[in-house]
Amino acid sequence: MARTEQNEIFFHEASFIDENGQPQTHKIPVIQELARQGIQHLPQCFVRPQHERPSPSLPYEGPFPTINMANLLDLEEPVHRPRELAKLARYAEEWGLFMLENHGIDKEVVRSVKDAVDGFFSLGFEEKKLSVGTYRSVDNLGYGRNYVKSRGQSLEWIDRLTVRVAPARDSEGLDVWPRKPLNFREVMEKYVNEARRVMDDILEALAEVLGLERLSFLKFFEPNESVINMRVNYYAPCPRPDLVLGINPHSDASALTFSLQSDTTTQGLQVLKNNKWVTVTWPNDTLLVMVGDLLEIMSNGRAQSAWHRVVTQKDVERFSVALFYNPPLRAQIGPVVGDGDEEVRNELNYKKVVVEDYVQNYYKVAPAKEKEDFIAFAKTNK
Ligand SMILES: O=C(O)CCC(=O)C(=O)O
Ligand SMILES: [Fe+2]
Repeated sequence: MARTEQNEIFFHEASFIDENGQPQTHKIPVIQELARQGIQHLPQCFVRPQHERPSPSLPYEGPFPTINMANLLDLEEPVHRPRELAKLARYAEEWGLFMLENHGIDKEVVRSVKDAVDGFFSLGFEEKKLSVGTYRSVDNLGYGRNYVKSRGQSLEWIDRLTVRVAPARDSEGLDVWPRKPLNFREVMEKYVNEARRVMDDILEALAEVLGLERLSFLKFFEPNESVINMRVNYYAPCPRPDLVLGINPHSDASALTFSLQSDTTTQGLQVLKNNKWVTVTWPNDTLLVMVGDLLEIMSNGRAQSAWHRVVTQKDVERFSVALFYNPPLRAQIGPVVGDGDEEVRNELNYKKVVVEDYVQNYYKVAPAKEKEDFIAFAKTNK
């Protein structure tokens, strides 16, 4: 390990297969440690070429898309429901994401998730490594950093912790759950159970408002087999936010993504809307729901996955906890067509794909320049 005069530099080790099929290991600075050491100069490996740098983004003029979950579920006195359903369809199609208020997840549960993440990231680097295994599979599980593909690419200003929460058996025998703080796993599993319930409700409501049978999307999500990966994205304060990205532009290879962020007053996530990057604002007690590529496919494009990226801040640390909800890896998914909708059946924009094949192709393609680079894998040739 290299040493500077006063400070030790810590690295994540990222493995990848190079263009010649050779396994390579790349050492990548741990950004949290760079920030702890108070670096003033951004290491060159993080500097983006001019055209990739984040130009200032505008807060959205007008109310940011928000769904009131209590209204959406208002089955007893369904006065607000039709309006909320209409909003759901519109946001899913026009934005691919929305904030969720009155989501029904207890504030204490959300608080405990943030505390557990704080607890883990307040450990020293070596302690974190001892507390959880590093990435050991193509799933990128464990504590480490974002997927890296070549030595030359601009690095994202991020450290990460990824755990497959469901199905629980997939993580058995793998060293992926942090042992510190002690309640980390318990807290996350409780939150994920609640989040799954909310996501299932959204999938049902979306099918309903699109005129499909209520379980049209949910039927792909066999409860004991469907997958939820939890990814904690940690962005340390960055000396030059104007030159870097926290995460490259991308859509998620999930059906739905469900996120919280450390502190609702911080910003970082941006979504492309009408060809402009718009900053996602995060009112108190709200959570975020994003349409991923797989739901775009299932809905034949009536829900559109969000093309998004993350920018960093100078003096502010931020983290997000993203849950990626997917059908079982071996499941075949495809566009759902309503009974009697023969016209649509003959006009499908997407084809059937096996979830695992879609995800594998996604990682092969990443980092993508534009959304089409990912989703083309599931498009029909029309
Ligand atoms: O940090 C965020 O808010 C977004 C993270 C994200 O896009 C991801 O984990 O896929
Ligand atoms: Fe994402």
